[in-house]
Amino acid sequence: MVLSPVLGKLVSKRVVLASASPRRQEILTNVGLRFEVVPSWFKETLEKSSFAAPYEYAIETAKQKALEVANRMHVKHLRTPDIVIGADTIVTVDEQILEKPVDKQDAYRMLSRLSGKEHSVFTGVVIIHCSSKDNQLETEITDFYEETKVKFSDLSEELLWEYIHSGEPMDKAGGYGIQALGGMLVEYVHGDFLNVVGFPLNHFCKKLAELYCPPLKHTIQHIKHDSIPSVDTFESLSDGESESSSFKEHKGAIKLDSPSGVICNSENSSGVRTGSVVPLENQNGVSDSAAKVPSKILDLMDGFRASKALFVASKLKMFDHLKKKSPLKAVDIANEAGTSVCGTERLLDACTALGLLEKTPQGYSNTDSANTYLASDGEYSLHGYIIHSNDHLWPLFTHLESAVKEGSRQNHRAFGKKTEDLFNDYYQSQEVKQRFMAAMHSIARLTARDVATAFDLSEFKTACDLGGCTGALAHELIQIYPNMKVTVFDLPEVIANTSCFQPSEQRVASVTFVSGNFFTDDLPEADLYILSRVLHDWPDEKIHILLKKISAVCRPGSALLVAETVLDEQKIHPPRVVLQSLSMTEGKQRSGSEYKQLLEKYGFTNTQIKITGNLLDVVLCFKKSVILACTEIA
Ligand SMILES: Cc1cn([C@@H]2O[C@H](COP(=O)(O)OP(=O)(O)OP(=O)(O)O)[C@@H](O)[C@H]2O)c(=O)[nH]c1=O
Repeated sequence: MVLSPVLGKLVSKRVVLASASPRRQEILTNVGLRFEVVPSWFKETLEKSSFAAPYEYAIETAKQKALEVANRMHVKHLRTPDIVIGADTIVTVDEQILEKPVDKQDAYRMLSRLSGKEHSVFTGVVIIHCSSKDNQLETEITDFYEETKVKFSDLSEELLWEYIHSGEPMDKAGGYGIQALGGMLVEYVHGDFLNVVGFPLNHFCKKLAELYCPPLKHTIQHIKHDSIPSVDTFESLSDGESESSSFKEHKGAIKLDSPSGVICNSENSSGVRTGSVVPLENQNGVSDSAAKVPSKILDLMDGFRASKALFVASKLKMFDHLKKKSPLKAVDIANEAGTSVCGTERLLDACTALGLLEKTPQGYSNTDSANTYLASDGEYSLHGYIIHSNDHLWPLFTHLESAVKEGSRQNHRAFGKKTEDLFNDYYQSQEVKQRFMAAMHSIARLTARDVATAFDLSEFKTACDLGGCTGALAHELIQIYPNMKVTVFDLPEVIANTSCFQPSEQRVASVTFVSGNFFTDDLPEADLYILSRVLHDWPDEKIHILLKKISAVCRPGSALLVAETVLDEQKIHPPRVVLQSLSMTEGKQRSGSEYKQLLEKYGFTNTQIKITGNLLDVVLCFKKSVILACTEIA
């Protein structure tokens, strides 16, 4: 969930951050933005003297970085992003622009120049909206910059060199990192701290607000914000309960006539009520309510309500009704769904509060995201996965306490069945089987493009997707690599039910479905084997059997592509996947180095990992050549 509804506007878009800077990635990740990282290849070599002001140089560099990525993705990867974000940070002192030092001497020159003085840090940012018309890339560019003033203390030679030897200055503009050791050098900062770190988040959100949510005049009259824009788009998403509205957070000063905390409601031009909270003051007259709002904890506390509201609205096909016809009143939807009017109205309001629907005096309508992801026929429908989450995962999670106490999956408590019996159920009940396959199909459709293009796979003429289910990834592969033939290998019960998931107008002949059990049957021949969302599900013994078999059939030079979410080395990110582990399958989620180690054990080398920013990351490795293997044994 993104805290700001403004950032929420980007949730359904393919957003690309054209930057290798880990700081920028972290700043945007921390606010819940989902994006893919594609570092720019643009060399920062623009002629500085040709710019009238330093910020113009920063903006132009940011623009060139982002345009290079937008073009490359459009032309080379055949993937036009919706939005590309680029940034460039520079430090200016005595009218000189300082970028990243090239070596330690250069860092010394920069830092000794900054010693004892105030300097400016400028970050230029561009937001490029991309579209493809007649195969041509079209762009709309928005840019801005932010300046922050920073003053350094007098730095002794000793401190300076100690800092340089720490290695920190090398990848940072001006040769310092204010967020880490470099913070020790700083006497004061005037302006946005994150701008110095590399990304002016506040200004960025304001720009998005301008782009996506133009200010509503009525609301502005009542509120004056210092550092947060004067629109109602920065209120944290509340759960709609009356007491929770007092937790709506407004950073910055809010000046109102009333001296104590009050909630002001106003009607904006579209008749939507907007509430804004004036912080209560403490005894010293200092506003401290913002500091006390545990928004994150409140979100976690209430998360289950939001999930269940989504599940029920999906199960009752409300998004489907609204996709067919809108706006609709609660009573019309209740009639269609066979539900109570008052219950339906509450559910629709909850979905509106969650940003899934829009509400006007004429009735409710789907948002674009709801049409795309929630309607069961949406282009990237998650309907199947949502129903699976409701019917299968929700009951399991209600027994989480027992799962933690006993260290085992709770199928017996949740469904009255042992894991093996439940597993067999999938292949006995047609309805459960179809639902499970629809769930897998949803995720595969949503991730297929990123999995297929994470690496250039054009050298492989044949691929075999082991456990490839409905063939969603296979179809994406043949779209991108027209010369590739893909075999989807899965259990007979699965293969027998794939027909309803097939695209109508594709070169179906390039995809072949073969039934079999990858633990016991011979694997089809291929140059590239694919295991997408397979490894995390199985215990080590089973993985051993599978990887040994794949390794045995792989010719030297053949490759294995694993699509899974790759955890960070601490195994706490991304939280979605860490939480998935709580369902206690016998398998486990792995970090990049764990995948590398595992694959090496079975003779796969040259492991490359691509974090896609989508739900699945991609690991590509190659079967060791025979000569290499002999040398190593020798
Ligand atoms: C002053 C300061 C800068 N930085 C980093 O300096 C790099 C600037 O270089 P850039 O050219 O704008 O970006 P990059 O790192 O080369 O990435 P890219 O966007 O791919 O060009 C960015 O990393 C910033 O975080 C800090 O981490 N802390 C600080 O206090």
